[in-house]
Amino acid sequence: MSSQVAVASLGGTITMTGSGAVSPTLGAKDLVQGLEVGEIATLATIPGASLTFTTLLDAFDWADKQVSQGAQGVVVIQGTDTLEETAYFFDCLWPHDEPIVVTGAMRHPGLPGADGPANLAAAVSVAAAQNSRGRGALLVLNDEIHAARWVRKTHSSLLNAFTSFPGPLGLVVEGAPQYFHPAHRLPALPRPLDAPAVPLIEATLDDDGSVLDWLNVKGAVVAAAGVGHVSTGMAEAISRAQFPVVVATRTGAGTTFRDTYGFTGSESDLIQRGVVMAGWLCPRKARVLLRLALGSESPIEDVFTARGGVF
Ligand SMILES: NC(=O)C[C@H](N)C(=O)O
Repeated sequence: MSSQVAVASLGGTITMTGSGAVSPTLGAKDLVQGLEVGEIATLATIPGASLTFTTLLDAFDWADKQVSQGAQGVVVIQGTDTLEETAYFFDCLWPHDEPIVVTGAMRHPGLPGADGPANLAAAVSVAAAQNSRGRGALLVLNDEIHAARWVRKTHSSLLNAFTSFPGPLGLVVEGAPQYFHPAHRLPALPRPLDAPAVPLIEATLDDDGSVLDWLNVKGAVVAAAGVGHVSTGMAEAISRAQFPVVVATRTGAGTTFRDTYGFTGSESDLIQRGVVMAGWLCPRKARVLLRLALGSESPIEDVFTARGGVF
């Protein structure tokens, strides 16, 4: 039992060594050297793109146990490619006031200016800080602290690859977090026993939506244009779909609307066809939430109404 910050690693660039084709080899113990932390675990050594909900549920259980046994916070290290989704996954399920902080690196340890050590030190300082409590899951990279529900990876290689539409929640300044907004979080969703996989489909120009007819799934997210618009063909395919369809905006920021436009394929037309609007959630976070909602007893509409707005 430790009252310090617990650290788990799942892999990612921060753990990747080797010349030529680098791949995950370092474990959590290698990474935390020089940092004051409590329990340490290497739960996986895989790239972010190969993480699964099963691995994340195991990581959630490990983190949950550490806090229940007295840890003051948890840091989860992983690949940045899917960090925005993992952060939101933890945010939806995390029941504690103690923070769970995800981090990673854009440059692997063999590169000049590797950012892993600084990101990890910053993440540990955020996880340990009293003013981080009650904020759910946080993403720390490049000395920025992002809220899980807003943050997205918006650049493939730069050190400042992560951005939030309204801006970061705070910054790590001289090793200590400072926040621009008071703490706020939503009640946790129940931990699902099963969270069925659902596809994310982007509506594009000259897109008849027929891909929806090929699916045998429990639900789907459509990344629609603008405030929630698809073609006439896709609107008709949505009506034919035998599964729930969640509509998010593909624009990268902003919310879906409810009733400004009335044309076929508009947001109000889609709502009449039975879709659930994702609101401010980007398509990837909407997909995480739909999977978790399908694994809960609550109606999907209620889950999205509770989590898709601003507060
Ligand atoms: N920067 C990174 O971490 C990318 C890496 N390939 C990953 O595991 O997601």
